[in-house]
Amino acid sequence: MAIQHELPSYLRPLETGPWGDYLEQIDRVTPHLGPLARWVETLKRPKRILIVDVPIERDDGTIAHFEGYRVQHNTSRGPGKGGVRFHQDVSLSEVMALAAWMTVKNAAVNVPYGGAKGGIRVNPKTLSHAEVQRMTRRYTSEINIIIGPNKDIPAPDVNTNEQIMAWMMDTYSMNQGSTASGVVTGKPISLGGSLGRHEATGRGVFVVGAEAVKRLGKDLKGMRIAVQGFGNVGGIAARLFSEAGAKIVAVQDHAATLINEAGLDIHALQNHVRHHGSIAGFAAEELKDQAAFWELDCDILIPAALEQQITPANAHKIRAKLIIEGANGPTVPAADDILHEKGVLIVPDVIANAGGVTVSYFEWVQDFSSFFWTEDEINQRLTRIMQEAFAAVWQLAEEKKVSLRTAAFIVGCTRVLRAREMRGLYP
Ligand SMILES: NC(=O)C1=CN([C@@H]2O[C@H](COP(=O)(O)OP(=O)(O)OC[C@H]3O[C@@H](n4cnc5c(N)ncnc54)[C@H](O)[C@@H]3O)[C@@H](O)[C@H]2O)C=CC1
Ligand SMILES: O=C(O)CCC(=O)C(=O)O
Repeated sequence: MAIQHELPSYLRPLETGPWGDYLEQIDRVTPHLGPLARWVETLKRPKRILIVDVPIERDDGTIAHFEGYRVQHNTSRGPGKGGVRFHQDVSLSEVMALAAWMTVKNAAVNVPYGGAKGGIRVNPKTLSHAEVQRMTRRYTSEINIIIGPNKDIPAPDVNTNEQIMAWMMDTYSMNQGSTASGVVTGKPISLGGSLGRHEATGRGVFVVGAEAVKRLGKDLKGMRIAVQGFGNVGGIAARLFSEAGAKIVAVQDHAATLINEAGLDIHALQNHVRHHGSIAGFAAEELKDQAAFWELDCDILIPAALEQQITPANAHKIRAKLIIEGANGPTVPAADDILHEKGVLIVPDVIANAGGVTVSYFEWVQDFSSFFWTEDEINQRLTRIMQEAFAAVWQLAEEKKVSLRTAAFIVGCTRVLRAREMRGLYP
C-alpha cells in the first residue's frame, strides 16, 4: 500500500470515460440551444480542477497515498455543489463528468448552484474506521482552499455518509477558526443536517417514477421492479416503491444479485445490509451470472449504482419499459439510442436523482437562517419541486419531440448559458 505503481488515472485519456458520455450529451443538446449555442463551449470544460495527493499514516505505521479530486465544473448560477465519492475506480474523467452532470441537474431543478464533485480513488472497505477518518480530514484540508459555504459545498455520494460529512465540516471549521455548518450538506441532524436529506434522493426517484408511471397510463401497484445498487439511493427507492404496492423482484449490489418473483422483503433486506455490508447471504434465490441481471423480466429498471452500466452490450436485452436513473450516468449514449428505438422510456439522472441536491439546498438554507423545518414541510416541498421539474421536462419533450434526457438538458443548459451570457466575460 505504501507505493502505488499504477499510472495515475488522470494521465489516461479522458474522453473514453464518463466525461466522453457527457460531451456527447452536450453535442446532442446543442442544436436545441438557439443563439445560446454560442456559449456552449463553456459547458465542455470545467471551470476549476484540483488534484490533490492525500497521504495518510495507516494503522500499521506505513504511509499510503491516494489520488483526491475536486472539480468545479461551472459556477455561473451559484456556488459549486455536489457530492464526494470514495471508490477504487474514481478518475479525473469520472469526477469531471459527475461535476458537469451536477451543473445540468442543479439548473434543471432550478436550485441556485453551479456544479461540482469530488472523490478519492480508494476502496474504503480496505481501510479501518480510523484510517477513513484520517483520509477524509487530510482530503478536506487539501481542498480547503476551494470549498466553503459560498464557494463550493460538498455532500455525500458513493461510500460517503453523514459521518464523513461531519468530519469534513469539523476539519474545514478547524482550519477557518469557527464553526461553518454550511460548508457541507448531508450532515448529521445534530450538526445542522436536515430532516429528510438521508432519504431525499431515493424519495425523488420514487416521486418522478410514480409520475412517469401515471403518464404511461399504468398503475404502480403490482409493477415488477429490478434495482441495481442497494445503498442510499437504491435501498430507499426500493423501500418506497414496495410500500406503494410495487414488487421488487430483483436487487443487485457489488457482491450479489437476488431475485424473488413474489417480491423481496425490502425492510428485512435493508436490515441485513446494515449488519453485513451487502445483500450477499440474504435468504433469497441468488442469480449467479451478474450480467444476467439486465435480462430479467421486469416493468421498471432502476440503475442506482455507478455510471456506464447500461451499454450497447446489454441494452438490447433489457425488457423493462421504464428506466428511472437513480445513479448518475448509468446509460451510455449509444445504449440510450438502442433503448429509444425499442420504445423504452428513460427518466434521466439529472431529473430522477435530483431529490438529494434539492434537500441539500434546503439544508444549506436552514443552516444560514439557523431555523429548521419539519420533515413534512421538507418532503412536501421536495415532492412539489420534483413533480414540477418532471412536468416541465415532459412537456418540452412532447413539444420538441425529443427524449426526456434531451429535454432536461435543454432546460438545464439554457438556464446555465443564459446566466453565463448575462454575467458577461470581463472583470
Ligand atoms: N447519495 C446521494 O444523495 C446521491 C447519489 N446519487 C448517485 O446514486 C448512485 C448511488 O449512490 P449512493 O446510493 O449514494 O451510494 P452508496 O454507496 O450508498 O450505494 C452504492 C450501491 O451500489 C452498489 N454497487 C457498487 N458497485 C456496484 C456494481 N459494480 N454493481 C452493482 N452494484 C454496485 C453498492 O454495493 C451499493 O449497494 C451513484 O451514481 C451516485 O452518484 C445521485 C444523487 C444523489
Ligand atoms: O446533495 C448534494 O449536494 C449533491 C448530491 C450529489 O452528489 C448528486 O446529486 O449526484
